[in-house]
Amino acid sequence: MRILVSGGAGYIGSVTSAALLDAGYDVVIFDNLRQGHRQAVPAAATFVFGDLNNIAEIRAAFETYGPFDGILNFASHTLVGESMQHPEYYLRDSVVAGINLLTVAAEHGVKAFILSSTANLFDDPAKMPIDENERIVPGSPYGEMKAWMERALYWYERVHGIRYGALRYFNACGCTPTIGEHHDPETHLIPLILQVALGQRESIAIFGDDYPTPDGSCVRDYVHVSDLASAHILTLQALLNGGASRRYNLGNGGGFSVKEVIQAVRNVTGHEIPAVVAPRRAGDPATLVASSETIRRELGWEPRYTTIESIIESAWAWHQHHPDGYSE
Ligand SMILES: NC(=O)c1ccc[n+]([C@@H]2O[C@H](COP(=O)([O-])OP(=O)(O)OC[C@H]3O[C@@H](n4cnc5c(N)ncnc54)[C@H](O)[C@@H]3O)[C@@H](O)[C@H]2O)c1
Ligand SMILES: O=c1ccn([C@@H]2O[C@H](COP(=O)(O)OP(=O)(O)O[C@H]3O[C@H](CO)[C@H](O)[C@H](O)[C@H]3O)[C@@H](O)[C@H]2O)c(=O)[nH]1
Repeated sequence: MRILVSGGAGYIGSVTSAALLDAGYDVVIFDNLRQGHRQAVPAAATFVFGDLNNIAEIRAAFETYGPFDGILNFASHTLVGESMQHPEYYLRDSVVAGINLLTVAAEHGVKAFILSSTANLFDDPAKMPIDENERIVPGSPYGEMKAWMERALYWYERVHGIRYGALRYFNACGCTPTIGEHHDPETHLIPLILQVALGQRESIAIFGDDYPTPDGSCVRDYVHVSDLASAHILTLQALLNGGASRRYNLGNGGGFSVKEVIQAVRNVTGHEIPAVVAPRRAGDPATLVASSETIRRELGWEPRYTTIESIIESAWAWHQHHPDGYSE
């Protein structure tokens, strides 16, 4: 089976590509390297440099490297905070990119498509943890873009018969021994705290300590990137076996505040990690914790990294070996 992974040079896409190869799939990665890294592409994958915003480049990739049995789309703009400053990157560029890919998928009769969706669909949840019945209230233009893409999937299934999985990751984190997290600029909490432990940054900012949470800082559900990869493979197998389209919320089911994550990094690294309270970041809801009961029940998904310490240990191991990420 041959799978196209767009955004496969990025953080979650490269780890998932490696897992797909281990599971016996052929993998073709399509990425414009705006954020991804050529070094993160597994050696056994075929790499195609291209931009989803250029439909001719997608068509060329299908003609040269297809046919594809399935598509995993990780490629988009990815930052809640940035989307509050540049909504056009999200509501225009990433939507066009996603629709271009779906359009070419339909032209080639692809039957299985998995979208990287997000917890940012749920800005005003009625209950915690958040299950798939929760009302969709995007928290930012980023979340709105993912909501639109989920609606697009609905229509591409009705019109073209493409079955889909919409996987709403909560906070992806952790590293494998060979693939790590490196964004430029880095905005994610755990790699930023690890930069303090590495002596590359003096302190970590806590974005707001006046949220309605037990210690006042935001609470998130941190799920290991390898566990996200296994969720993709289970979902892909279900779709390729003729299973129905599905939407899953993916997290560990436990929330940790920013302050608790900082303390866990102190415990793992032995570094004091100075922290300073800073203003809230626009677009951040107070608490986001997933219920992943549906994928556990339907596909038997079981995260292997169940503690925040084990996740941070995996990230600390990679960052110690790659203090400059992929830049070295
Ligand atoms: N990191 C998280 O916690 C998280 C949480 C929820 C959802 N997501 C979603 O998961 C996906 C992957 O996230 P990530 O953290 O691995 O991001 P990432 O930036 O590391 O990876 C995205 C990849 O897509 C590529 N890309 C972007 N636009 C492209 C385009 N137009 N054409 C071709 N390639 C393009 C980038 O170069 C990069 O390699 C994203 O869609 C993101 O919105 C991430
Ligand atoms: O220096 C920092 C960086 C982050 N935070 C806080 O730490 C938490 C986690 O922030 P990240 O930037 O690591 O992750 P996000 O929750 O903003 O975003 C992640 O989850 C989102 C869904 O909620 C999106 O899907 C997005 O793509 C993905 O990166 C947030 O409360 C944020 O305010 C800080 O306090 N200080």
